[in-house]
Amino acid sequence: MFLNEIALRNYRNYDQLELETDRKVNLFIGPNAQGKTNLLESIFALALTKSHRTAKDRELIGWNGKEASVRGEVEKRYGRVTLDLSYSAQGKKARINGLEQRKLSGFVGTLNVVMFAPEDLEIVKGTPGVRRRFLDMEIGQVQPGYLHTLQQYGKVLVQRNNYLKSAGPSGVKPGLLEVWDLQLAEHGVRIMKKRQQFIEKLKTWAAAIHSGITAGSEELSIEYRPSFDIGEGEEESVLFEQFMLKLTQVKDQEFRRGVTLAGPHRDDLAFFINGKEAQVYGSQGQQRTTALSLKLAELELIREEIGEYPLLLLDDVLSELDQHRQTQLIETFQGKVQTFITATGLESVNTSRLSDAGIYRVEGGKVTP
Ligand SMILES: Nc1ncnc2c1ncn2[C@@H]1O[C@H](COP(=O)(O)OP(=O)(O)OP(=O)(O)O)[C@@H](O)[C@H]1O
Repeated sequence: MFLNEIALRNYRNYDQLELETDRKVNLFIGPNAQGKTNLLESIFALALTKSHRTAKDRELIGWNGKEASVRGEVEKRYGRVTLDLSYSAQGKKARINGLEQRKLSGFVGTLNVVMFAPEDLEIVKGTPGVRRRFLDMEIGQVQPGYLHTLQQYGKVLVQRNNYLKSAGPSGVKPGLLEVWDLQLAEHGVRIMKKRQQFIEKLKTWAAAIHSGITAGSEELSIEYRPSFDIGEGEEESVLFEQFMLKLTQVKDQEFRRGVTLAGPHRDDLAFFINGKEAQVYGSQGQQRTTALSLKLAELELIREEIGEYPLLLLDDVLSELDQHRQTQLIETFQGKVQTFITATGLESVNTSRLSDAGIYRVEGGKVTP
């Protein structure tokens, strides 16, 4: 798919912008704090109705106005659609071809994007919570029902934790806990199953891409680490029994500590480069390449799901990769995926491989070719 044009009004530091994009690569160059990330963020918002870096929509509204808007024309396999998104103190409104969408879920997924930003290094280096959020965002983008299950699970988890806390270390009224156990396991196994299936596909693509970017010198493998052992390819009913058994085993400890100790809220992922754990032994460059391989794998997973490539948004990442990795990265997506790249200067980008890219200068919320 392609984003043919994008228009911003009072979005962050853009008073007004109308930009026709290149169908291959768009390179946005400019000093710090000029609006490069803001522009990529607006494209991300057009896909997911929210920013990749803040949960507070009001931050997207330019300081000089009351409403921000993002409009884009998207060309998909089946035709063109116009997407409109506006943010104000009253909330956000989303329109497809001028028709207001009562539910944002009807809007999300019309445009698909994969964003890679410097903070994504945390997927490898950071806490398990960052990795779970990565999984959830990525699975949610292609399987809308997943986020609903996740919400249901979250609600049960809060209630179960409240119950454990109120019961105290001696575990009074344990009978009631079983009600929460059944619900926790029911939603929990669905999440774990989806994550397991997603990681299976992700690891195959990510390994191939990582090998490409590193010219075969690094072998990347990924391991799903759930909070208790589950077999590969087990039926949900079997996982459910395993979940219930685990809850019985940790029950005393849960009453003592007042929290739920088993379930997908304690899942993790581990990455290995040539057999060594990347979180522990990887260099900064290896960790960055690992995170990048995951994101590029996501391009393929989305294509498998929806039949066309999403957009690729690369925020300030090229300069962090050596020339060889940059070249390989560019070759992986060039010609297949419409890409938007930001950098502070052309000298940090290997432009020899980007001969027909659209190159723009970004300064003070203005974009000029
Ligand atoms: N709501 C807002 N209204 C107006 N300006 C804003 C708003 N939010 C952020 N800005 C301004 O946007 C600028 C930051 O833009 P952005 O994050 O896109 O920088 P950048 O060009 O990507 O820079 P870097 O190379 O440092 O990453 C800052 O000057 C900031 O003050």
